[in-house]
Amino acid sequence: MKILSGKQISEADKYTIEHDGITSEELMERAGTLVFKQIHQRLQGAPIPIKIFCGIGNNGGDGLVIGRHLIQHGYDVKLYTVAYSDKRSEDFLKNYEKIKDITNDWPGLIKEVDDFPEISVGDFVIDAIFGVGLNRPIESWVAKLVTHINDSGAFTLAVDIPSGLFDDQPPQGSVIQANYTLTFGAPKLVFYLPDTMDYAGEVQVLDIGLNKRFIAGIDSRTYLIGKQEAPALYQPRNKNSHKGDYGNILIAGGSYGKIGSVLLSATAAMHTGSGLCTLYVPKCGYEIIQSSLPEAMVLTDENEQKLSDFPIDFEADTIGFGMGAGTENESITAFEKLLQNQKKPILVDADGLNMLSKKPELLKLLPENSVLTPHPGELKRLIGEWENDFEKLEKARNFSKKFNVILVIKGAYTFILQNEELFINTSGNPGMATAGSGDVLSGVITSLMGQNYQPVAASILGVFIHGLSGDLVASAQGYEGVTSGEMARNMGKAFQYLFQKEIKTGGKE
Ligand SMILES: NC(=O)C1=CN([C@@H]2O[C@H](COP(=O)(O)OP(=O)(O)OC[C@H]3O[C@@H](n4cnc5c(N)ncnc54)[C@H](O)[C@@H]3O)[C@@H](O)[C@H]2O)[C@@H](O)CC1
Ligand SMILES: Nc1ncnc2c1ncn2[C@@H]1O[C@H](COP(=O)(O)OP(=O)(O)O)[C@@H](O)[C@H]1O
Ligand SMILES: [K+]
Repeated sequence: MKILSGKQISEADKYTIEHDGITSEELMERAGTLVFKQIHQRLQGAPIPIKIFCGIGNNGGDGLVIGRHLIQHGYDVKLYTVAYSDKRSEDFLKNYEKIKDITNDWPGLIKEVDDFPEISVGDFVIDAIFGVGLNRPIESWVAKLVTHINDSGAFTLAVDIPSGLFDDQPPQGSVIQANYTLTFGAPKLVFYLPDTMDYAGEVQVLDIGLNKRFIAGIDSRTYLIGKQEAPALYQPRNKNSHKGDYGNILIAGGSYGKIGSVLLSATAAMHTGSGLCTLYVPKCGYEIIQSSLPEAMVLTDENEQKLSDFPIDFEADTIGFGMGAGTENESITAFEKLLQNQKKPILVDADGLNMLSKKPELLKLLPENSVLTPHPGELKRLIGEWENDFEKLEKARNFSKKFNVILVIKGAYTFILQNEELFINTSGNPGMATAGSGDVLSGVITSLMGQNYQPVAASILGVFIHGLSGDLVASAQGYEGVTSGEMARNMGKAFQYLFQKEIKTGGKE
């Protein structure tokens, strides 16, 4: 699904009104009704006090539509107008009039702090103060109202976007801390960035019937990857095939005390369908790997404890390098030797990335379309500090362009970035915040690259499947029970789940 900016959504809104024979009032009615239906489905008529805070623009208009339907269905609703100026949008006014027809209880007018209603922790708050029309930080008493709502501890549903959050820049003032966001037309980038994702809580996109052809034509290269998108990347296996068709990969890394990392990568690679998998490790890893993973082959370095050389005559389809390798000079020399002899894209993870940061001249040697999989700490070492997520994305994009590589920025939502394109993964869960989880991911992506997936497709599908495996393990054992070894061993099941409708993707889509 495309991620769109507020401006792009407004354009789609305008186009739909002009071409699809629908008025802006009808579109607002549709949007508000969809929100009402979601609430009604969950509350099932429960007598919970609902407090709706409506701004005076179209977001506020949505709030009035939602309120009207809730009142008509017998809910205990109190509407408030947050009158931050004397202007009112046209559709707000039309819906304000309609409230008169169904209740004598006019919306309460809030113009200053003294007008704030009490909000109990058991109330259900609907935030329809500002939508994507926000063009400056929320200030004065409206900012205090936002804090008042946040401090109440009441469950808060944001309409379209939590008030105070910009869709295309970091927040500056007060922002509604929502538990749930029902957003219109398309997801917005800020819902997935580490600095701002917590404001939105769980996000659901409502299809309000914006013109599909127009949306398809919008130039957005940012996509959300979920269960609709990922299966299309899968390459089915042929009946008429043999192990040579599914890649001969090399996983290189490990050091004394950290052989587990490459073992996890290789285990994941085998369960992702690799035809042949060889590990290249220091001598101390030999017995550990041979006895733990008999499916894999092992080549050993001369050095007992760390990599010091690289077997350049080994012909692998692709290489996954760096997990648990340490950053000793000898090991950097080994990496340099690899890079000088490798033309096809490789994957670099963990200490491989730290080696690139330690010796940046190696970056130029990376084969085109190689995949780098940093977590935020490794990314910082590669591209430098950033002030906010937007600056981070810009720096990462420049880095990807400069060195012709794909960046897989790991996190609660993992970002896969190549040039102007950005893919945001939605599978996975907090149980995956556990040692070795990243090693598993590097094995999965290396395996797919070895199976002839284009590096960017291998990264997108690999990250999604990796998260799916984490979701499968979590659904069986709870978040705390997730281990990376279990994730590696469940990769095959994750492929099966890719094509089943009821996949639970961490509830984040
Ligand atoms: N397809 C769509 O885009 C649809 C949009 N709708 C709703 O319309 C919303 C956008 O509505 P509007 O453009 O009227 O804007 P908002 O309702 O988000 O904001 C209202 C106005 O407040 C002013 N303002 C902005 N920042 C302020 C600040 N910090 N302090 C005081 N005033 C400020 C601006 O002049 C803005 O136009 C969407 O978020 C959505 O909820 C829906 O009604 C239906 C369809
Ligand atoms: N809260 C979370 N939700 C979803 N995925 C997560 C979460 N925390 C971590 N992950 C995933 O787990 C992996 C952790 O990788 P990394 O930090 O490299 O771990 P390690 O170095 O222990 O292998 C990444 O793929 C990341 O996306
Ligand atoms: K809002």
